This record gives sequence, structure tokens and C-alpha cells, in this order.
Amino acid sequence: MNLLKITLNHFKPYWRKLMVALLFSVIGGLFTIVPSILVKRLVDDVIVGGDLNFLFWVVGGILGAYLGKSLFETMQEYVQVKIGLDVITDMQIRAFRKLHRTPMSFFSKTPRGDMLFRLTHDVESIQNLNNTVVPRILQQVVGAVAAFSTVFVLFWPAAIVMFAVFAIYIIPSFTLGKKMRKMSAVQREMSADMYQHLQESIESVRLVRTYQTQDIEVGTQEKKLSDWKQFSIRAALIGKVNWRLGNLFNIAAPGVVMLIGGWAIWDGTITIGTLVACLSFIPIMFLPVRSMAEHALTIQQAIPALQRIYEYFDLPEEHEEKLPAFGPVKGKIDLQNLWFSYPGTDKQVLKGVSLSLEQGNHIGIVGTSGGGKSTLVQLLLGLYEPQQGSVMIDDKNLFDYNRNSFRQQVGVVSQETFLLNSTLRQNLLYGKPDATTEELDQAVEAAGLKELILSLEEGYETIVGERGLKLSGGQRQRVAMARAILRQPPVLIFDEATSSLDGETEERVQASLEKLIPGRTTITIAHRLVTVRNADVIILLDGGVVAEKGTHEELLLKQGKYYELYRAQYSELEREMIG
Ligand SMILES: Nc1ncnc2c1ncn2[C@@H]1O[C@H](COP(=O)(O)OP(=O)(O)OP(=O)(O)O)[C@@H](O)[C@H]1O
Repeated sequence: MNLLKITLNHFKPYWRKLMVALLFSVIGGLFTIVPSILVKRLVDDVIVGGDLNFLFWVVGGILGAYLGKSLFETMQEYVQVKIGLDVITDMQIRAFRKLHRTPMSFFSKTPRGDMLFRLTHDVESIQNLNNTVVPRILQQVVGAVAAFSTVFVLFWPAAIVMFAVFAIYIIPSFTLGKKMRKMSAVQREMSADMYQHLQESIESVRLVRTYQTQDIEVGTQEKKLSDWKQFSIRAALIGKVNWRLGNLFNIAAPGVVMLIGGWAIWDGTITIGTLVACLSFIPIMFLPVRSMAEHALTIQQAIPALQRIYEYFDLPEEHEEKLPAFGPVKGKIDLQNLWFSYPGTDKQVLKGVSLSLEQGNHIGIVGTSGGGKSTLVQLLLGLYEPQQGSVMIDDKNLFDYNRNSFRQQVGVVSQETFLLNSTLRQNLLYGKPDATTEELDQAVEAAGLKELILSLEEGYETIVGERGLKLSGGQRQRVAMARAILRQPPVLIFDEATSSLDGETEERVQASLEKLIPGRTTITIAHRLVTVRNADVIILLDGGVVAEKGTHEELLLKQGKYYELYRAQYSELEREMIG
């Protein structure tokens, strides 16, 4: 990965602003050298030459140069901070967008903490570099170039000596810098790992309390922190050595310049003022180097951070954006001979599953736990691609189209309902942001949520709390249903939509669902057979194969696995009632 190339590409759209920043910094740099030149005149004309009138010019000039430098450098910093923030925003959004486009398999193998760390802390590290270090170093580099050129004109041997000292310094500093960069990358990984553990631990606080594993959790974090601490101490030591090295050369350079300068004055080649000016240029010339050593940590942290963000730019995309849109879905579904194992695993989850649904049909999928029911739905939604077989919707191969345009026309209600930490209205509109109030009211009514909304003081504007915890399971489920209804989707998928509810609530939710089904192709996954008994066809998935297929009555008559499940789930009396 070419870090520099990708970074420069990000700055490309802002090249005009960058030029402005550079111009300001060059003007600021010119003001930087004015005081040293005036000091030369002070020594030669005022102190040695006795021209006291010039003293006022010197003092006024130094003051004016300081004001000019401050003004232009502030303007440069302002422009650069703006560019920096623009670039950082672009990078974060690019990585975030990529995450939302990458195949689902990425999420099964990547810890959430790691993703969050990259999009927050790594971005922050780059921001620190962009906002403070880069503008300052640019000013200092421009100042150093101006100072070097002036020394060259005034007394070139001094410039050569300074350059040589600088070159000698750079070699060890470069080696140390390389080591620091490597250590910083490891440190970054360690920090991300700690963040991930903290996040997991806090998220699973109920589990931790129930199983009384607080001490294990804290112990694990302590161990991680201790390793990180040891490593950080070593990294800091190398940083300090690097900085001291910079200081050493900062002292060595004036010594050598004094030596050759003193000789040249004695020789009559230069004036005392020239030597004083040359000496006063030395700190300006070494400033960028010292600054780099001083900010080494920020710089070294930002490099792996950049690398980690750029890794996301290279993530594969689930499908090509340029694929054609699916167009209006009618609802004919034909899954042919699907073979599937999750990426990175060997286990065949689906082994040649086929099923066909005409538009408006209702299919029930039942079976043993882990039989592949949810996986089948994920394939149907194009979230994963089968290794073999085809997913045909309305006689079109789903994978030849932009899958998002198909998913937009599918209503999914699953066991786990994700609610935003926002108002009920916003949660409902998630299914169709541009829905009218009338459509919203109708969906709420159909999902049996009207009573609840009327009973709430703030109605639609009630905040449903983080993860919707202020709503009961049944209410959450109905919000999910209203979302699905709002879309008026031609295809509906219920994945254990009612399984976590108590009997009474389930019946009410089920009744709302039944109202939704007519005219739409519907797939219902359920453990409880009563949920699917009205389906046109039911398949029983067992170990990744369709073990049985038929209507509720046909499957009962068959007296196979479906019948066994039925007997296991219901008592004789219940069986008589269900039929
Ligand atoms: N993201 C994943 N990565 C790897 N394996 C997975 C993943 N999701 C599910 N599996 C495996 O695939 C198999 C089928 O899982 P699936 O969730 O489709 O079963 P299911 O029939 O819906 O089960 P249940 O009724 O318990 O919800 C299981 O063995 C499961 O361990």
C-alpha cells in the first residue's frame, strides 16, 4: 500500500487551497529571516559603525517582522486546518461507506471494537497530526529553507558546514524513526485490542454480572494494559533518545560555525555581524528537525493510523455499484440447488437446497436448530453468495443486479429488532423515510401500535431509548412490523418474528402479520409450527437439506419429522385445537 500516494490523492481536490497555504507560509518564512538580517546590521552599522539612528530601524523592523510572520502564519494555519478537516472527513466517510458496502462475511470475522477504533481513534490521531503538527512543520521547513539560502549568500562555508551536520544527524534519526514507526504500529494494535475488550466487556455487562466474571474481566484488561505500558515505555525511550540527538546537533552546529566564522573574521572575509547573523539562523534551520523529534509520537501514531484506515479503502465490495438496478419486484422466487458454507469455515450449512415460490405464495420454513433456516434467508437477500446454485427473483439472477435495489423492496421482521436511540417516528420511518403521515398512521394501525402511541404523552415523538429498551419485546416487534408495512413490500420475510413473545402477545402480533400477508410473497421461519400452519407450503430444513415438503396437513399425514416435531411441541388437546 502506498501511503504517500493515497494521502496525496486525498489532498488533490484541495490543491488550490494548499497553494494559498503554501504562499502564506512562504511570506511568513521571509519574515522569519528579517530579524537575523537586521541583527547583522545592528552589529556592523550600529555597534561597530556607530550609526545610532539605524537602531530604531532595527527595533521597528524586528517588531514589524514578528507581526508580519504571525499574521501570515496564522492565515496559513487557518487554511491548512480547514483542508485537514476536509480531508479527514473525506477519509472517514470513505472508510465508513466501504464498511457498509463490504460483504457480510467481513463482519463475522472482524471484532466490532476494531472497526470502531479505526473510525474514531485512528481518525483522531490523523486529525492531531493534520491540525497542529503539519502546519507548524511546513512553516518551519519554509523558514529553514529561507534561512539556509540566506546563510549561503552571506557566508557559504557556514551553510555547507550546517548542511553536513544536518546530514550526519539525519542518518541515526532515520534509523530510530523506522524503529519507532514499527513500534508505533504494534502499539496501535495493542490499543485497538484493549478498546475492543473494554467495549465487549461493557456491552455484555449483564452476562458478566450473572456469571460473576468481573474479576476475570478486570484481570484481562489489567494484563493488556500492563503489556501496553511496558511497550510504551520502550517506545517513549527511543523517542527521547531521538530528541536528545537533535539537541546534540543543535549545539554542535554553532560550535563549528563559530570556529570557521571566527577564522573568516580574522581573515577579513566576513564581518562580525555576518557571523552573528549566521549563528542566529542555526536554530531556525534546525527547528523542523527538532519539531519532528518533539512530535515524533504524534507522527508515528498517525502513520499506522493512516495505514489502518486505508486498509478499509481496499475492502472488497459486496457487489459492483455499476450493476443495474433490479427494478420493481413482483415476488416470484426460485432458489436452485444452493450449496453454502460461511466464508472461512468448512461446514456445509446448505446442501443443495431448492425451493420455488410463485408471486404471492406463502412458505413456512421449520426445522431443527442450526438447520440453515436463517442462512437461507441471508442468501435470498443476497447478503452472502452461494458457492453453488442460483437465487432467481422474477426469473432474474439476483447477483447480476444491484442487490440494494432488491432489498429495498423486501420487508424483514426478525426476532431481534434493532431500534435507533431516537423517537418512535424516526424508528418507524426507517423503513421509508419519505412516508406521509397518512401512510405512517395506516402502518401503525395495521401493526397494532395505535393504542400504544395514543397512550404515550409525546406520541410519535417519544424517545425509545438506547436500543429501544424502553419498549417491551412485543412492542418492539410491532415497530418492526410497522416499518415493514410502510414499505408495502412485494416480498415479506418473518424470521422468528414472534418467537420471543408470550402466548397472548404472540397471538396479537401474529394476527397483525396475517393481515399483511395476502398478495405478497411471504417467507416465515418459525420454531412453533402453529405460526406456519396456514402457509401454502412448508419445508422442513434439517442439516442443510430439505427433509420434508408439503402443506401442514400433508406433512402431518406423512408422519415423518414434521409430525414428530408437532407431537413434541403440542399436547393432545392442543393438537386437536390446532388441527
Ligand atoms: N456468520 C456465521 N459464520 C459461520 N457460521 C455460521 C454463521 N451463522 C450461522 N452459522 C452456522 O450455520 C449453521 C446454520 O445456522 P442458521 O442460523 O442458518 O440456522 P437456523 O436453522 O436458523 O437455526 P436456529 O433455528 O437456531 O436459528 C449453524 O451451524 C451455525 O453455526
